[in-house]
Amino acid sequence: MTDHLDAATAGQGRDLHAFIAGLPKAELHVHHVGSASPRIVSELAARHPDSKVPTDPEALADYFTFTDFAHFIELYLSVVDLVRTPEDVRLLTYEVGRELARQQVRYAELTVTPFSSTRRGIDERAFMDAIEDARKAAESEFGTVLRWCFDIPGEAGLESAEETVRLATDDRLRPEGLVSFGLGGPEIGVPRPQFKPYFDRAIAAGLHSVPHAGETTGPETVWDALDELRAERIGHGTSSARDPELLRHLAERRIPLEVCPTSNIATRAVATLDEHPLKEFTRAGVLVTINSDDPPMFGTDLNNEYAVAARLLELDERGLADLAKNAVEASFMDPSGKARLAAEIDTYTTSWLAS
Ligand SMILES: O=C(O)c1cccc(C(=O)CC[C@H]2O[C@@H](n3cnc4c(=O)[nH]cnc43)[C@H](O)[C@@H]2O)c1
Ligand SMILES: [Zn+2]
Repeated sequence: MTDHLDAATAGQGRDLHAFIAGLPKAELHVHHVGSASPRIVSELAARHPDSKVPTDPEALADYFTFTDFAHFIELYLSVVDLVRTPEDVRLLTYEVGRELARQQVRYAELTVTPFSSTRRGIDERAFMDAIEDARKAAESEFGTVLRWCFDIPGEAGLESAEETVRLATDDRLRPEGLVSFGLGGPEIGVPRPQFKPYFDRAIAAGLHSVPHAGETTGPETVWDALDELRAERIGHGTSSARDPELLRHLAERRIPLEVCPTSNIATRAVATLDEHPLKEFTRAGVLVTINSDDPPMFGTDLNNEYAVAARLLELDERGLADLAKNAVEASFMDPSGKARLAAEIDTYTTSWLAS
């Protein structure tokens, strides 16, 4: 982890970090390409010397220093440009599964942007086969269950929405692991309501609605995501803290927020961790889940995000276990999978506290 993150969790006992490292977890907001490890990014960059992405893993931390959200998206797309073949897709996905397993993540919903790959010339059938092949390998070799959220890259326009919903709902293409439908990219200048017809089709096909909203714009975007896109969870939702009525609504309807604290600092959506509204969410009774978003790009991982949350919310082991169980509750796992993972979290915590 980078120095600013060490500082973010300084003062916490080594024991709390060890507890988090072993805690069984679910992750609900983590992007596919945004999870490429420095090793994979540099390997892909070396294969494609026309790219400006550094080939030296050490140089990547500097490369991934963002001036604002738009700069983040620009650099994110430079990594998307490196993923050019179905084998690149398979390797990337398999390695993401390995990294999640290392952190004791038992279940993850990974946000995948198929439009970005198909428009770059990857065959749609080969793309689906690559992610599914990696999903099955990750489950059988590492024990981590992966599920997909296909997201519209909103700034790419309605053409990308049409393509994404087609890929998500065509029975000949739709991958077995697909559970939800999302909307990512910049929010400024990309109003959410225009995507309603595409979300309607995805929902009619049995997918859950999980758009990003309120990451870089105000609470009105979160309302739009709820009212127009029928959001069941909100990606980030940071600006909800500015609207007490919205907080009440989220709490009453138990609509979870997928909070990604370090991401919000790295993209400068929030100025400092101490100004992050996580505590306001919990005080208002909102169901919060903790996530890493694009971990290597933000110099973080899910374990570090739990450590950051423990500091901001002043949590002990039991509080952290409750946070992990929030993600289980908010997930799209079936009831028996939820019960199993919640029980595993309880067993781990009880035996940790007894030792
Ligand atoms: O792929 C393209 O050609 C393309 C063209 C125009 C615009 C876009 C995008 O806007 C892609 C955005 C991309 O960013 C992903 N992402 C990762 N982390 C975040 C986040 O914290 N907030 C919003 N979006 C994020 C998202 O999944 C999109 O795929 C692409
Ligand atoms: Zn995101």
